[in-house]
Amino acid sequence: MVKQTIQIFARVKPTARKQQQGIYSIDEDEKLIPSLEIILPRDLADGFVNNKRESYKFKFQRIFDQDANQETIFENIAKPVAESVLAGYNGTIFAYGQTGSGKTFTITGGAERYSDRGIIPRTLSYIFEQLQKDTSKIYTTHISYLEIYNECGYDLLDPRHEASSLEDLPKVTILEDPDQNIHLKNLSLHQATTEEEALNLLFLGDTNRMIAETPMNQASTRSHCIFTIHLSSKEPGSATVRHAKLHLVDLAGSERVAKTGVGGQLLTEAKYINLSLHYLEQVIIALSEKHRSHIPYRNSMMTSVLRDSLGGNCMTTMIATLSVEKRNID
Ligand SMILES: Nc1ncnc2c1ncn2[C@@H]1O[C@H](COP(=O)(O)OP(=O)(O)OP(=O)(O)O)[C@@H](O)[C@H]1O
Repeated sequence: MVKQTIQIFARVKPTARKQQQGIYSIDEDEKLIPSLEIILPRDLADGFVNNKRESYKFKFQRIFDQDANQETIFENIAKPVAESVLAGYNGTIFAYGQTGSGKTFTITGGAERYSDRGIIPRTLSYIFEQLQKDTSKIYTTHISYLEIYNECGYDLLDPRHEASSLEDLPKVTILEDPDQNIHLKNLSLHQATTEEEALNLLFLGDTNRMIAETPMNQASTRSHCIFTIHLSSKEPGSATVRHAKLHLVDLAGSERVAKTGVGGQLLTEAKYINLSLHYLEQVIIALSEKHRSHIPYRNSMMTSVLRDSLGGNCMTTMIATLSVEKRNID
């Protein structure tokens, strides 16, 4: 099989049966490319009348239905990317979907049960396990955690975070060297020598993310968060250091602001989100088309930050999270 550098998966969030009845179906056997069909009845009970198409089909590499657990998601989606990072290639995993569809659950996990831990803790565990096994190289691991809110970057691991609000922190900015390599000013890198140290950094970043939130400013749904594992490896006695990065990205809610009554701050945020998701989409489309020489990375902060970790030799994986309920149908 040809190695695919961009893979799109779907994950359907568990929903009460009566909420979702007749809304979607999964066809696993369409020439080995599964598709998910969303059905829009002409007349829905809640007053929503559909005058257009009744069926929308979306194709995915693989579709994980409601019963897929966190272990299955890690094994099938994240582990191959982690393996490629261990082999020295950059990789990126995104969770994309509307608010409440399970992005954070998929990327970070749920707090209630150990078995609910998501892609980040499982990937850290796997990577540190592999590093311990491989005695042929000397490995160094660093962690960074970036939040992008209204096209501005903030360091979730900045020690001043606890005392300040998001807006008071120094902004993370992008610098480009003459070789067009990207550097991030004001984004701290923290060495982690064990899985536990790395998990503590994740916890610290998530806590800082919540501190910055108020009921009026529920930033988590309206910002993008990029947790990055930076891996350097060196053979003993060699001066050559090999670097690889794995970005685990929890995107802002993808809902469009078509609804009336949205204004002010909310509208500003929504415009930024829509725009940055639009630019990300453009980059992903450009990368998936063969023979495209120009990839429009420069349009947004996120695509600039991820420029060296999308396409080419890098594994890029997107998980579309779906909450299949009648009220989400549009
Ligand atoms: N696959 C799943 N299994 C069990 N519970 C889930 C699953 N996916 C999501 N949930 C639960 O649904 C709720 C919403 O999920 P989550 O916070 O991950 O959504 P989100 O897409 O990240 O939303 P936001 O954009 O607001 O951050 C949470 O309480 C979460 O625990």
